Amino acid sequence: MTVTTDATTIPAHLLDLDARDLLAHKRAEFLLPPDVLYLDGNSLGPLHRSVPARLAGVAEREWGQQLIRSWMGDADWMHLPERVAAKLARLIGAQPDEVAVGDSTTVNVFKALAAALHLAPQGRRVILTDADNFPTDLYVAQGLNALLGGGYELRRVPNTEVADHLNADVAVLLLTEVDYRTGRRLDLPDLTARAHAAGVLTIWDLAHSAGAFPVDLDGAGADFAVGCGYKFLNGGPGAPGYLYVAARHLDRAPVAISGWMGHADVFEMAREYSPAPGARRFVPGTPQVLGLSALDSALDAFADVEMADLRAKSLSLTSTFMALMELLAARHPLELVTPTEPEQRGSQVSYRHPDARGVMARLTERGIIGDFRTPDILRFGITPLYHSHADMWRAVQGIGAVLDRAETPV
Ligand SMILES: Cc1ncc(COP(=O)(O)O)c(C=O)c1O
Ligand SMILES: Nc1ccccc1C(=O)C[C@H](N)C(=O)O
Repeated sequence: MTVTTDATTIPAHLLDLDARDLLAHKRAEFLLPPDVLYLDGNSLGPLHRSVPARLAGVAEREWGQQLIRSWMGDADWMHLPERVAAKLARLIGAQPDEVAVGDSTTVNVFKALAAALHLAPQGRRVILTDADNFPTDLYVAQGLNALLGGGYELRRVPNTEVADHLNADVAVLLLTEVDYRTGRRLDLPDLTARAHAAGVLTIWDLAHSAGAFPVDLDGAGADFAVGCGYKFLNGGPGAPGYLYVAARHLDRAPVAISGWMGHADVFEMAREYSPAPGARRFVPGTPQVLGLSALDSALDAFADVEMADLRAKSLSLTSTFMALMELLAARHPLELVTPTEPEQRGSQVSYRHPDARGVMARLTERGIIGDFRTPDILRFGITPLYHSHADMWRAVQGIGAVLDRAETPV
């Protein structure tokens, strides 16, 4: 497979944009196989080059030599969740003690929803969500409702109509900011304000937001949020997820999984639960040290990055990609499903194609790795930390070659 294109064929204006790219130096920080054009960082971010040495150090020194002493002492594994939370907080517009890092996103949806339902005004029985929300968010709501006796209704509406369904029946609004299929980005501040005006609490799933563009949870007055560590944050396969709880809710939000590691004094081994200060109370069990260490290291990629620059580059890349793909759409059955309005999209571009599954399989064979999503979506994740405008050109050349071949009668 080859994804290389003769540099002279890349349009000059794209090379010019790359020459002025403020983030161009970040690419070298990632291990990106030379024969692959990776457009799937929204499923699994690539390896940040700092991670292997960090993991080796944790394994050989902290675990191998220091053994149990690493829970305290220099390694201080006990407070690793807080250290990672501090790095993550900046990316999502939170205070460090509003963020609990650990567990999967799925488990964090459970914790957030359990807390939000408890805090919601009495008598409200509707959990309002996007009909096409990511399955785990829907399933957790179904499961928690069953656990609570089935008295809630999970009301699923198209994400463009959510605002019309905010009323006095609704307890909680559970939304993913960027739709994993279409890449549509909802207006988080506006929907949060509308929800609050209707007395509704909000839970935002930031799986496809954090690390892709700036998020300002505190600024929006959000209530709860969750997200994944392994997508745009590049924390590695199965990296810990996170939970955000607004400071104003921390002392009233019930801790559904009240574990010993979220206790105010872990080694006192008290018989009664007493929550730790801040969001640490939502880290119920032993922190996942290996995964947290990889995420901690990977998050350093953002240390010298202005999130506004990241967003500007992401939009430039996605616009470029869409414009180049338009030429292909003229001769192939590709239907753009990602909004063209910049503020309405995240950092991915998706198309419907009648044979999306087959097309993505052939692209992957060529080393152009994106995602197929049911029923007919070709999804391309675009990451401003390591993509260039030239990559957009190469990707579209490759996609064109695959589509042309598939549709040329032999
Ligand atoms: C919006 C969204 N929420 C949640 C998840 C996954 O959660 P978990 O890490 O628990 O598998 C994903 C992707 O896997 C996702 O896209
Ligand atoms: N965690 C995974 C494990 C295996 C394969 C994909 C995933 C994803 O994360 C999919 C992603 N949430 C998506 O938006 O499609």
